[in-house]
Amino acid sequence: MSARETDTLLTVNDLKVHFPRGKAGWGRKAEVVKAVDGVSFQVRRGTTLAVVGESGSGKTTTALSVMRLAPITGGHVRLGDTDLGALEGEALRRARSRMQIIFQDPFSSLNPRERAGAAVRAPLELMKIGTPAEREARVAELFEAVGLRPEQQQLFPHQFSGGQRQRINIARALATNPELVVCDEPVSALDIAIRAQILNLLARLQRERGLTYLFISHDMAVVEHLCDDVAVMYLGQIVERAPRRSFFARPLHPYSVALMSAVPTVAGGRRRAANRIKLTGDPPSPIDPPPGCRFAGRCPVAEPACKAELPPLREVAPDHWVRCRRVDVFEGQPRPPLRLQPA
Ligand SMILES: Nc1ncnc2c1ncn2[C@@H]1O[C@H](COP(=O)(O)OP(=O)(O)OP(=O)(O)O)[C@@H](O)[C@H]1O
Repeated sequence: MSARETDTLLTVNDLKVHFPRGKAGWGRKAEVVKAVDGVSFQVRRGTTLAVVGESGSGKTTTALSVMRLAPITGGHVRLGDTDLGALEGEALRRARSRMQIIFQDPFSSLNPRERAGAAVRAPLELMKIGTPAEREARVAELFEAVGLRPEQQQLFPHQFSGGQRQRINIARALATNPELVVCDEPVSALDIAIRAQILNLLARLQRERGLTYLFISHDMAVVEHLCDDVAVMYLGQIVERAPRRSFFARPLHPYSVALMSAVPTVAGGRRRAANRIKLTGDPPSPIDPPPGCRFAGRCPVAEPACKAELPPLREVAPDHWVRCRRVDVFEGQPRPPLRLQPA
């Protein structure tokens, strides 16, 4: 096993989350929404894996099923050596204290009638961690760690700004000293000016506490700022997975290139766009996904075979995986399809 593998905290293997929709009738099968359809990845301890993709690609469902908040209908999710899908009752409760989630909307995730200090203390009470005095000390330490003042423990959520409310959520998520923190679009509801502060806070807390993040986002600029590795999802599947540097230097899947071409980059003192691909049309339905590559219907370089057969996720460079039959490897270097190369 390589050092990368031995240091893995979260392992997701062929995860499927299928939701039944409607009822079966005469000659008609019940419909199934394949929100997540065979997703595999690993997250190393102390690092951040960003999961990116358009709305509806299955990012949040992946995050929720890792937390056991959405049903795991196939495959495995392991935290360290613990198979989360197999746990129930007290064992699941204990495993849950090892992972926490921070949601997008910092207001609706707080109880408007609960003071900030009590909100941060609540997970400790729920998990029966520490004496009352130890809980007080822990809440005080967490308030300081996220940049809130001690007296702000007495305030209610509406007395805070959006950024401060997300700080409360972060403090609450860290209360049980989790190993894994799932961040589901944690800054997208915040003012642009506040986003960098919260991202910097998350980065500092990760360094100081050795946290592991599964970071869900549709914003490539945020992802580039924070992550170590990237996984790109399209219609319930991962189409590309790579270390950040390798991905941002050269995204290979046509869908990744399209996502990146929406992000302006600064090069040579001038703003310029990456290779341009304009996405047109909508993704197919997750109820009856097409048999071949799920992106083929929108892909500018698709050929007939792309629509017939689902390509496997292939390793085309160290730790750089891509699910596209049009990407080839020439003299050891992965090459995107010709039309996607920069002019
Ligand atoms: N409980 C559910 N029942 C049925 N379908 C669901 C359920 N939850 C999610 N879906 C469907 O699964 C697909 C993936 O949704 P998901 O919210 O995971 O995507 P996402 O990439 O996180 O999008 P967004 O960024 O908009 O949250 C969508 O088609 C969605 O409608």
